[in-house]
Amino acid sequence: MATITEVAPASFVKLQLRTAYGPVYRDVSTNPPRESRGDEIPLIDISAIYGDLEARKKLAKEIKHAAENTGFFYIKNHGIPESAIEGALDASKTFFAQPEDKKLLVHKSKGEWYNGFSGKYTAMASPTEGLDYRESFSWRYEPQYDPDPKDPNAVPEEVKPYIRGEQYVWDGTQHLPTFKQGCITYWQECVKLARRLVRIFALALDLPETYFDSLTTYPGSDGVFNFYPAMTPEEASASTDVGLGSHTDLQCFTLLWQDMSGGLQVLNKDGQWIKASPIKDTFVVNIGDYLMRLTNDRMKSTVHRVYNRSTVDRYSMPFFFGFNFNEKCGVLDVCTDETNPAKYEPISCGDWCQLRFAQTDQEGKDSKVDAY
Ligand SMILES: O=C(O)CCC(=O)C(=O)O
Ligand SMILES: [Fe+2]
Repeated sequence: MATITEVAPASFVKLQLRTAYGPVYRDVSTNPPRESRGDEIPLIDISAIYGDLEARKKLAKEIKHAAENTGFFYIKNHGIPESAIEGALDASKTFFAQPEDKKLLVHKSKGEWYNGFSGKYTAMASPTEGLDYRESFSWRYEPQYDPDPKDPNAVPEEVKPYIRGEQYVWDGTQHLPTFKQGCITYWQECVKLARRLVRIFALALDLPETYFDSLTTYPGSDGVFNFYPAMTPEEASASTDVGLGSHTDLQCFTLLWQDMSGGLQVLNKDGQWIKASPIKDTFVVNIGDYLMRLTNDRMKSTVHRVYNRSTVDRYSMPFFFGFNFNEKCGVLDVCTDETNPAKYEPISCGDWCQLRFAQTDQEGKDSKVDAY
């Protein structure tokens, strides 16, 4: 009897992705990336977030639609002051312009929780795409900087082991006089906006607006600066690099500021890369794995990557937002019924992230580079 072997159609290639449970594969079209359409990555005016309840409910409908469709959308009138963005961008440019030995003062190997500097060609988000060309600097939640003031000495016992911020990132950047302030001011604005947005997500799920409030008192809130250095024209045409390989984000949602150089691409349902090209004065928002899990896959955490072989420097500043890392949450009741039972066990956002990091760390050790 003949054996039937499943093969992908000729115009598709297999892409390997890392997940908390090990590698998964997607068929990806070899067609060149195309511009996205407004029905795929909509531009949503979120000024209603600062308006009355009726306006917020209307906004929630728009966001729900985008979250359940591609899981990516742009936001405008977001309320993050231009000065906070400029301050962070200045901090980022100043940091990455330093000689390597200064950046190594805050290398991520100095900490426990993946804070600090990571150099180019030291990580590989997707094993199919090779080493990542980006450099990055990360910092995480510390109660003393929470814009909703917190007494650092009164952090609940169960939360303490899940605080991920580490002091060495500030100690090792003290010689840059406005660096820390640039990071923290931007981060605080992101935390404030994310706490408002999480209420819109509650409304989008037909829950009381404040439903998630108690889960975001010490939230997962990772600030990151990404830097994709310019290549010479020769390097750019010879390059086989990916800026940042294909991946999904881990927490509830990401607020991404990107400069105007371009390179962000999103994998749509048909396996086609579509460009999330920069739009001035907007952020890109995308759903992360944890929110997809809580909503029983109703909201979509979508694969994306940065692919730019550019002769100008590219900077981006993602902010990853999730629930308090200690709170164990299961699939929301509103997302299940008799014919659609919960697909996932309860887990905390902190443990969920750790699962992927532990997995990718191991893969990283096996392949002699850090995985993402
Ligand atoms: O640099 C970008 O535009 C995207 C970065 C990203 O996807 C990430 O850091 O997770
Ligand atoms: Fe990402």
